[in-house]
Order: sequence, then C-alpha cells, then structure tokens
Amino acid sequence: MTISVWRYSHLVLAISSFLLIALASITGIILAFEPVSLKTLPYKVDNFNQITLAETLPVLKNNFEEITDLTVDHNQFVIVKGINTAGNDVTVYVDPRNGKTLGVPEKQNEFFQWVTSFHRSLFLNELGRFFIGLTAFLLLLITVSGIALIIQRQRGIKRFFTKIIRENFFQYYHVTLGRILLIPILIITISGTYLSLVRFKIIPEHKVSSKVDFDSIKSDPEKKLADFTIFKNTTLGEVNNIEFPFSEDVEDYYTLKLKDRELTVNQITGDILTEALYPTTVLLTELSLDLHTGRTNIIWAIVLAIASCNILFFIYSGFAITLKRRSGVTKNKYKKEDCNYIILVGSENGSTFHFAKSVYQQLIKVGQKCFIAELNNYSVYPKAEYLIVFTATYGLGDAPTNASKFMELLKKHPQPNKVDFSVVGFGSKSYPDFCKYAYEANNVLSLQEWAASLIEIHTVNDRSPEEFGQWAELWSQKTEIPLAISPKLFAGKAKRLHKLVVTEKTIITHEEGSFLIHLKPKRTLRFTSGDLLAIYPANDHRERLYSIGKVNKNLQLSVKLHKNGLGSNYLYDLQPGQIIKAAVDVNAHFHFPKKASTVIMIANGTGIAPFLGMVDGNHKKINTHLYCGFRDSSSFELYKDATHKNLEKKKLSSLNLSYSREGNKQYVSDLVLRDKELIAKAMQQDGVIMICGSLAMQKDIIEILEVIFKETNNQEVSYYQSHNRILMDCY
Ligand SMILES: Cc1cc2nc3c(=O)[nH]c(=O)nc-3n(C[C@H](O)[C@H](O)[C@H](O)COP(=O)(O)O)c2cc1C
Repeated sequence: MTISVWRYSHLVLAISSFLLIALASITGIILAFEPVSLKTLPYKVDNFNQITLAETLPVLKNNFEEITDLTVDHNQFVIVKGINTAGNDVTVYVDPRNGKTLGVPEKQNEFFQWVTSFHRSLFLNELGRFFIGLTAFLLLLITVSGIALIIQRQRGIKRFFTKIIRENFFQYYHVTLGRILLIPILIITISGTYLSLVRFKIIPEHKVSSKVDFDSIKSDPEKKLADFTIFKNTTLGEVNNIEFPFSEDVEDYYTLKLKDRELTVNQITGDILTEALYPTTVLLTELSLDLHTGRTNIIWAIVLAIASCNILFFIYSGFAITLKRRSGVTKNKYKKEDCNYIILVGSENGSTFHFAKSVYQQLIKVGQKCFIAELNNYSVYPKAEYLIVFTATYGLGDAPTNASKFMELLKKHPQPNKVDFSVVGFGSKSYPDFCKYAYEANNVLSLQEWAASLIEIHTVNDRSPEEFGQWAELWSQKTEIPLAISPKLFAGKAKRLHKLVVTEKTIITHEEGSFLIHLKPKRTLRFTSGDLLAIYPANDHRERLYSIGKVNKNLQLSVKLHKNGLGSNYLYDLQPGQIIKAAVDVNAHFHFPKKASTVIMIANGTGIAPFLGMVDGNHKKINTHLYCGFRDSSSFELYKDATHKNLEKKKLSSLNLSYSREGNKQYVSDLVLRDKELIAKAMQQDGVIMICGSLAMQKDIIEILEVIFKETNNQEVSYYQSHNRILMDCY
C-alpha cells in the first residue's frame, strides 16, 4: 500500500528498534520503582528546605569527631561521612536539626543494580551504551513522527486535542494514549539521548575548577561557623555536597557543591574564596538525570513508569494496526490486461480492502476475470467492461494516501472501450465531509468519455454490512452476476412485507409510456416521499425498486412501462382493488430536507415521482423550485394537475419544464444553467438540491453545477454532496 512519509518513517523506525525499545521500556518500568521505594524511607526531616548550613553544620560537627563529607541525596536525605564520637569510620543518614544518626545507607539493591546495568548498556559495555543511546534517539524520532501523524489525522495542530473518533480499539487507544503520554515520552527520549551524547563526549561537559589564591588567603577575623554569611544564606535544599577541610590549616577550606554552582569557603573567616557557576551542559545533565530517572519526584517516577508501560502498548497496537492494513493486500490471479472486471481500492487502514476482496473473490469464483489494485495504480485496462471503485475518505474530505494520484492518472490514461463504473464510498457520518472523496471520484469518473455510470454512487457509513449488501444487490441486478457476498459479513435481514391495495392507476396514453399507480397500505405503514418500494413481481428473489411519492397518505409511484420490464408490466397489469405485497426501504438520504430555506428539485421523466409527494407534503411552504425534463408536453400531462394545484397552494414556488422533442428542444440541464444565479444564491445560504431521474441526466447536471459553483461560490459539488446539500437518487 502507498503510505505517507510520516507513516512510513513511523513504521520503519518502529520496526527497526522495537526490540530494544521494548527491553528499555520493561527495564524502565522496573527502575521507576526504585525512586518510589527509596522515597518511602524515613530519613527526610520536616522543613528540610528551611534549614540553613549555619544551623546544621555546627550541630553536626558537635556530633562527630570528624566530618569529611556531607551529601544531600535526591530524596533530600542527609548523609555524613566521617568519624563518630566512638572513633569509628561511618557513613550514616543524619537528622540535620540535631545531628542524630538515623540509619545507615544500604548498597543499591542487587536486583535494581542488575536492571540498571542492563538498562544502560545491555551488559555490553560501551557498545551496549551506544545501542541504548541510539534507541532513545530512535524513540524520539518515532514520537516526533507520531505527533505529525496525529496532527495529520486531527486535521491541523489546533485540533490536536479535539475529540478522536473511535475507528477501532487499537487505533483509538494508540492515538488517544499517544496524545496523553506525548510529553513524558518526549522527555524520556530527549533526556536519554542527551545523556548518551554526554556519555560519548559528543556534548563536552566542562567541569568547574576552583583555583584558590593561597597568597591572599586570610586567617582573621576568625568567625564561628554559625556566623559565616554564606552558610547563613544557604539552605540544605540548595546543596548537593560539602567537602569539609582536611585539617585546621587556613589553606584547607570548605568546598560547597550547590545545585547551580561551586564555592570554596575559608574555614576560619567564612570568606568566599572562589565561586564558579556550572556551565549549562552540567545543569542539563543533572536535569536530564532527574527527568529520565524520576529520582527527585515520586509522582514523576510513577508517570515515567506509566509512560514506559504505554510504550509497550504502542508497540503492540502499532503492529496490530499494521497487520490489519497489510492483510488487505491481495495477489491477483489474472493479469490486468486480461480482465473484464477491475476493482480499484482507496483505503488508509485496510477495512475497505476487506469489502473489495470479498467482491473480488466472488467474481473469481463465478469464473470472471477480475483484477484488484489500489487507486494509485490505476492504468489502462484494455479488456475492462466493469470498473468498481471502493474508496474511503480521510483528512478534510481528502483521498486516502493510496488514492492521492488517482484523479491525475484518470485523466492521463483513458480506457479504450466503454466501461460501466460504480463507486462505493466508505466513510463515517461522524466526520463533516461524509464520503467526500468518493463523490469527487464519482463526479470525475462520470466526466470521462469512456465511462458510463452503471448505478449511482453508493455510500457505506461506518462499514455497515447492510449498506454494503444493498450495493452488492443493486450491482448484481444490473450486471446479472450473482454476488453471494458472505452472509456472515453482509447479513441482510429478510424484508418485512406489507399488504397494499391498488386504489388508482392511470392508463398509458402517450408515446413515452409512463403511468401513475396509487397504493393504500392495509395497515398503518410508516413511509415518506423519497423512500423506495420494493416489489417482488415473480414472487422470487428478484426485487424491483420504485421511488415513492407520498400523496394523501398513500403511496404514489410513477412508472415507465418497458416492453419486457418485469416490474413495470407487473404493476401496469394490476387493477384497482387488487392487493400486493411489498416492502418499504427507508431511503433516508433522499428525504425532503428538514432545515433548508430553499429546495431545488431536478428530475427527468419518472424521476418526478418522489418530488410530487414532497411538494404535496410541503405544508410549511418552503421555497421549492421544480425543474423537470420530458420528451414533450404530453409526457407531462400525467403530473400537470397535481403540480398546478400545488403551485396555487404555494407549496411549489416555481415549475420549470423542458421538452427535448418539442418547441425549442431543451433539456433540464439548460433550465439549470438558465437559473444559475438563483441556484447559486440558494446554495450560498442553506439551500438543498435534490436530483432524481436518469444517471445520464445526473451526470450533466453535476457537470453544470460544478461550473456554476466554481464561478459563484468557489466550492466543489462534492463539498455539498458530502454535507447532505446535494441529494441524489438516480438509476
Ligand atoms: C483520521 C480519519 C479521518 C477521516 N475522515 C473522514 C471524512 O472526512 N469523511 C468520511 O466520510 N469519513 C472519514 N473517515 C472515516 C473513514 O473513511 C472510514 O472509517 C473508512 O471506512 C475507513 O476505511 P479504511 O479502513 O479502508 O481506511 C476518517 C477516518 C479517520 C481515521
């Protein structure tokens, strides 16, 4: 599959380093518990940060024979090294307020020692340290590419923290947790990388040196420790370590290693002999150690442990996502040059491939030569008769990555023969631009001279098996190729049949041969104009669908009689009083809009049927303009009374008719072009366009609307389609 640069980098980096990252994470989780366990020891005293050196040092000196060194560790425990009053060398935890010994520091727990050593170098010394440093850096790159992917997915940096739509478990949590733990993981990786760079001296760490000028050193005025200004002004909280003078000579001095600088202090006068601020690199090393190990803060240590656990989850979920994507890739049985059926797929995460594959397998099973490929691999298919495009929509109504070049290629490579195409859009109504890319692909395909629309574009919301099954059924009917799509995957429920009584039927009087039939439900039946009536003329699996107009609470169908038409002959032969069994298919995408200031209805021939019902039901008198194309005025006779009555009642604002075989021989598209300003204005507000009739008419109308909207609204038709503002029901 074609994938974006960010995704590719994310994946390659993850594959190349997942083992080391997993090892570093597992050991990292364990090591996070070390600071947690140490922090629970009882050696920290109250008000630690307020105790000054002037207060504590004299007390400590009184409690020890000699002190060589005082350290304040990361847990703010004070450790004194020296000789106690019994004359023994000791290293002990002390209470800095009274100098009492609190305990003896233990050597690092052997297990933690072992894990630390593994975490730092994999027991491979310098080589291991190098690999660990590299792992930290790779994880940093993975995190950065992950951030880019989240920005891409969320459609911009500003929407980074907006709601994530749940696609599936692994994807949802990979992104959601990624977003939450982004900062700790970035900190772990940056600090880890920095420490490795320092370790390998790529970043030099300048140590400070304290050169005392012994010639100018003074031995008076002598002061008590408690009166040294520097000791009065320095609290234990600022101290890392204090080296005590070796002897009582004036040349021996205190060395104070504070958090940000190093000082030497005259042990007699308390004068500062030298003072050097640590360079930034040293401060950064300390900060990196604090952040990477969590040694200074128990909450941070716990956050690090959680982040490390999540790195393991990211590895697992990342691979699960990738495997799902890869499982869509299919090997073709036949060469593309030999195939009559071409299936092209636009998919980002693989699910569309599964639907496409099920059709591919069916076609192969029934002996058809079928070829399946990604949309970006579109090329010339010399023997193609049928083209099926299955595509998802991503980003801001954009193409999936593996379909990004399709439009370009489509224009570049015309097919040599006529090809019947069908587009199935996979999307989610949780996104504002529902199936927008599929609409775009369908619109552009219908403009190709070699392409003929076999059935209208079909959309599938949230991978609905039922909606996909509906497409499969329609496509099967048109091509007469049975698609026994796996019932498990696309289980469709048997439709509930209702009894309907024929109340009225017109007689065919003119050439075009259309008639109206009125049906009254025997029992309460919920339906509305735009829904479809499914009838079974031969009482078998063969289903025929008709668009319903709801007129006076009854169903009104407008049917064109075809010479050998199964459904139209069946309906025409019915007599008033006869009862038929039929089902209502709710066709929610083609209902009269609930919120629209203007509705533009465009139809040709019997496509007027649902509009007759919608206009009749327009009790709120919403601005509604009807554009209809017929062969001649006699073809319109059938609908004349009803439409004129509704014009008078103001349920219809205008009626615009074109006759292709009479007068100045116009098509409905000519009327649309004539009234382009009205239409554009309606769409600039919250108008809705509804199109019903033949696919050829639909193609012309879309072409014209594309031009109108480009000129006036700077919008594309697919934008309105994906926002439910252009509704179509053509056949
Ligand atoms: C980041 C992201 C953006 C999406 N954007 C849209 C969109 O704009 N319009 C839409 O109808 N569906 C959108 N979807 C839904 C997908 O098109 C839909 O789930 C589809 O079935 C996924 O197919 P795939 O698994 O083959 O990629 C989006 C999904 C994701 C994850």
